[in-house]
Amino acid sequence: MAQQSNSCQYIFSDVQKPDLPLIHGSDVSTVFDGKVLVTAVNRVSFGIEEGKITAIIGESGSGKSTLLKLIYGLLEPSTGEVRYRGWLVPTRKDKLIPGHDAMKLVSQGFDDLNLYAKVWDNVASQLSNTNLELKAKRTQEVLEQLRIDHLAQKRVADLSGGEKQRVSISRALINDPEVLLMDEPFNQVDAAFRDELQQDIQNIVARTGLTVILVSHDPAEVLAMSDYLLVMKAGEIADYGKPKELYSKPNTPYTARLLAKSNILSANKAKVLGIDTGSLISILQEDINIESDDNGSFWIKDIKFRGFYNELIVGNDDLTLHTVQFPKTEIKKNTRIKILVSSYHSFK
Ligand SMILES: Nc1ncnc2c1ncn2[C@@H]1O[C@H](COP(=O)(O)OP(=O)(O)OP(=O)(O)O)[C@@H](O)[C@H]1O
Repeated sequence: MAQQSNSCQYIFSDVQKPDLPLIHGSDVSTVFDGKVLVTAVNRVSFGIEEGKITAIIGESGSGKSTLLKLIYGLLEPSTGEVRYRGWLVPTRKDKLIPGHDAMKLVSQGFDDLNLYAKVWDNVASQLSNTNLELKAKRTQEVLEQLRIDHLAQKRVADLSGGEKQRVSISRALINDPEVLLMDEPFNQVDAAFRDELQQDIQNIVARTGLTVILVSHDPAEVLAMSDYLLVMKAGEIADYGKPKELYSKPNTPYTARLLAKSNILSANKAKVLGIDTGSLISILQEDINIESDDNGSFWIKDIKFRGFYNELIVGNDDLTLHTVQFPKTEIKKNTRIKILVSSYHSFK
């Protein structure tokens, strides 16, 4: 990894700011000025840690891709600034070819690939011809890293979505960027192959110290592979933290729903379950346990088959809760039950 080789001053008047995280955004906004003004990112401040995987997650239209473009320098912030190693990230007005030299972006789709060229040529073409031996060695190395060296002589057009994605990532990594940016990188990868690709990216990060920022809307994906989550809602940062912490102790109901499809209950509704905290609470689906009880005041409202588990919709006329069940004995709709909550989280 070519550490710090590309961190430099692009803007004449700029002064490096000390003691910032690798990437730092301060009061950053993007307002798109079309028929109507759209504030895609609204005065956000954030820090991205070096050598870690940070996932930007949020519902559709929350500003994830726009934030990624701001970090890379594809967009000029409408307010605020983004810094890399303390230096301002150059944008289109500062740099002929947009995009920070220390970073590489793997975008959605495979626009950057030449479908009719071989895998090897797609990847090798990113290096200059000054040292052909080194070029061949490095290409082989990166193809092995992404475990597609056996596909080197195949045309990209003949590959699966997952294999194409590995070619895109190889192209991005061959020049040793310090930061890899990925927009929905697993969208076109079959579920069966996602885990492997995620693990390979985690291994590369652990081995090389690469910093990865990825945009995703899939909680399972980001919980499994990220070191940090940056949660976006309507252009703002709704939450930031480690996946396990945000999963069990989200700072907002939005994060609770997004990451865990948690049940959100007002203080009054919580009382129906015997929980009296005086505040809004969230309950993870797996923390709601049920027992058949002919005298129970709740019942099974619906059962949704989800493959290896069932999602049960339970409650009474005033309350609806979602819970998971790994059924050994099947429970029927309308069965009277009692509900036991093993844990909950109160919002301040
Ligand atoms: N070039 C543009 N011109 C005008 N509006 C835009 C432009 N790009 C994005 N937007 C708007 O900005 C908002 C945020 O878009 P963005 O693509 O960043 O969201 P996102 O969270 O990545 O969404 P998705 O998950 O659907 O890709 C949306 O309302 C979108 O319509």
